[in-house]
Amino acid sequence: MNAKSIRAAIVGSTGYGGVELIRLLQSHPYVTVTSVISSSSAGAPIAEGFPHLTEIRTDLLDGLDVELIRGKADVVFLATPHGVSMKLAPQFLDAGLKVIDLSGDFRLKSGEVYQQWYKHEPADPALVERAVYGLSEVYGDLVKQTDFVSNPGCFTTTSLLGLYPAVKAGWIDPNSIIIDAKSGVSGAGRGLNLSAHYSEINENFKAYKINRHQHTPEIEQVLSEAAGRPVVTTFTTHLVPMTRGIMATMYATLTEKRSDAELVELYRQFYEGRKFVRVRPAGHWPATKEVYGTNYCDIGFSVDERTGRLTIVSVTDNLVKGAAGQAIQNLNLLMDWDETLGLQFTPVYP
Ligand SMILES: NC(=O)C1=CN([C@@H]2O[C@H](COP(=O)(O)OP(=O)(O)OC[C@H]3O[C@@H](n4cnc5c(N)ncnc54)[C@H](OP(=O)(O)O)[C@@H]3O)[C@@H](O)[C@H]2O)C=CC1
Ligand SMILES: CC(=O)N[C@@H](CCC(=O)OP(=O)(O)O)C(=O)O
Repeated sequence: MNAKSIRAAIVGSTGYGGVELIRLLQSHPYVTVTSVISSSSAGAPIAEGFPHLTEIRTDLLDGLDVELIRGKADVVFLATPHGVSMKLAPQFLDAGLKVIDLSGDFRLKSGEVYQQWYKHEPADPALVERAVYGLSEVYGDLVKQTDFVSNPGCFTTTSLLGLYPAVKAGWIDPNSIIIDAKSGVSGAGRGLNLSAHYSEINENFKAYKINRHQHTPEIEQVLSEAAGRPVVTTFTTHLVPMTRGIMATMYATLTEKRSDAELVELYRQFYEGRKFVRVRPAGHWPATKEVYGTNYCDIGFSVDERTGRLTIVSVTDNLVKGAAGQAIQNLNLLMDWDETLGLQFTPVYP
């Protein structure tokens, strides 16, 4: 290995996050995917289940064998469910690999809070402490110094990128924030479940996990750090009949009178030099299609002078900036490469 060449393994390769990692990493100049791993289909060609990968991958899926992977890879992406990642991450770290985990297992610093929201025993506290929370535009400097990244949730990324600068600057009352978020169905993963059935979601629009979504404490953890005091939020998620995309529409009370133009300026300064956050001009709000298939997060604002409230609209592609794309962005940061490597796509439109 040299600084411009790294071998990557992907665990959970037959899930949406894993398959998206395979797609995106094809365009990465310094990364070679040397192992795609499946706990359920080892020995089968990946193109058997995913014919769109026929030209890309002719090899067979590896089994979940840490010793085997240790000989083949330098970094491992865990695109595995919560509860699974907490068992795998220590094995790969002990084997000397860098680990980027896409699950919720290492995001919450309090085991008690994890237990409360995920209804599952928390991971080893020492490992949770060691993991760097990879919201790239906010904690990129910490990501550069670690070998273990905990990638943020998709709703969380979309919401936090839209809220963080205003909370940090004290321009909005953090305890007044309401987040109204919508996701495409791929956010629920590839596994079968009733709410993803065609006739359940087609021409339908539903709220779910109201006041109990597992991304609530993750959002609050980061906003509390930004505000310098405990913050609680109201966070509501909805499922919409589309495949990819998240929109978070957020409302908060301004601490003093501000204009749209001031907000745009604050956010442009905060994200200066960070190519994946695109702040819209005043009066322009983003749509999910405008980031489709890319690592962009697009943000727009509207100050309501009548109510003294600010509305923020933030959009991402849940599988890219919300998962695989941000994971690769974090690998770029961790390797001290340009953070945009392998991620320079124009959105698919229409
Ligand atoms: N979908 C999204 O938009 C986002 C997902 N995430 C998180 O990323 C992770 C992956 O999500 P996603 O790809 O959508 O999920 P999927 O359900 O689509 O895929 C998860 C994969 O994990 C593997 N897996 C399941 N159980 C085990 C196990 N016991 N041991 C090893 N591997 C196992 C399976 O692959 P195989 O059978 O081949 O081993 C499965 O295909 C999850 O933690 C999710 O919460 C985060 C942000 C956004
Ligand atoms: C549409 C849908 O069901 N989305 C999932 C979020 C998936 C995800 O990002 O999960 P973790 O961040 O917790 O790993 C949900 O709302 O639970």
